[in-house]
Amino acid sequence: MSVLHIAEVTKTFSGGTHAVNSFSLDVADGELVCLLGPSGSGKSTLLRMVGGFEQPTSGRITIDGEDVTHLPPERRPTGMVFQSHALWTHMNVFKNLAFGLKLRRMPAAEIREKVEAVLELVGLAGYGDRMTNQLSGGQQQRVALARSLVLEPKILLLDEPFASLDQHLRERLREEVRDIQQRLGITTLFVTHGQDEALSMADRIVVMANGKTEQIGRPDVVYRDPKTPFVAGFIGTMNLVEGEVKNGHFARSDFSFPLSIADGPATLAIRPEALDLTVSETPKAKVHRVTDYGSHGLVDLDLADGTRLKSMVAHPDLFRTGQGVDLEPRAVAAYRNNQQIFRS
Ligand SMILES: Nc1ncnc2c1ncn2[C@@H]1O[C@H](COP(=O)(O)OP(=O)(O)OP(=O)(O)O)[C@@H](O)[C@H]1O
Repeated sequence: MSVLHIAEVTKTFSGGTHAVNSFSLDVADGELVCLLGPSGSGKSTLLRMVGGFEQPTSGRITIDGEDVTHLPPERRPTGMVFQSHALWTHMNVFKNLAFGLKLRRMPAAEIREKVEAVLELVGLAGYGDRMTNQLSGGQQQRVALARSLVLEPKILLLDEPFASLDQHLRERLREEVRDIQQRLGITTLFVTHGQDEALSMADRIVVMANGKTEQIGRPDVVYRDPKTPFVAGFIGTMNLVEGEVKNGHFARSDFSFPLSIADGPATLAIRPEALDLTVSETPKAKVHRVTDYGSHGLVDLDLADGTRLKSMVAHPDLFRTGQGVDLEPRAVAAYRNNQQIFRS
């Protein structure tokens, strides 16, 4: 059942920026949906409208059937965690968490019980007396999450909550937050421009560009079957090759490939792991660089016209810079006029 319903929401800022453009989305109970897109695609503005920190120019937002479009943040059943933790530095951790519950006039004993339970949940049991500026960045972000969770919102809104943390910590917190979200079964909308974050955490991903949805789907589906060249280029590493189809063959420079679609221009999308290389006497490309990652290798190669492609190889030691190679795509998608028209 859908808990959050966003219907044709548009946000135009004064000055004319169309940050969000007739955007619609339904989020099911307990689902974690990631809004993924490049900087400026409207993700934060959309999230802020769900949280009540920004007013839509038009459209409607309902939560559990109630129209919240024009309600202030404090009257919405949402909890938002921002990129910067925005904790109260003059209060200790306990008081940061207890504050919202006190406003609700909850009895002290109940507040203590709830705060301690949430601190335990985010891995900070026993940290109640610490001042927030005596905590590491990761711990501060856990407190920010706990401060939202303790109010038991129906919907958790996370705006790039790990952006300021280092890679290692980010990966750990990602797993922890996903784990907590699933244990609580809390409906969550998560903004990120990191595809790894989206692919590893989300039940569904909404890929956004220019304030609009490019594609919505399960992470594996969006990765395997991008519906537009934008999504193909944005999620994971992808070779996007512009070329011409003639008599059942796609061609770009010396690289040609049988493709049974109508004649005309086309963009081919080939994952590096789906592009096989062989050393050849009649090469179609030249090896530019070989990178050995231990578990696999990545070969950068150039077509005669300078188009750069990437191929993932199991044995990087077989290739070296300057070598001529032949290419064999195992799986491709083809796009024309921004639409997918072929997939193998
Ligand atoms: N308060 C504002 N006034 C005017 N324009 C704004 C305002 N907030 C955002 N914008 C513009 O709206 C567009 C969308 O911004 P938004 O922050 O939602 O994008 P984003 O996808 O979250 O980007 P990022 O990943 O960089 O945070 C941008 O062009 C931005 O400059």
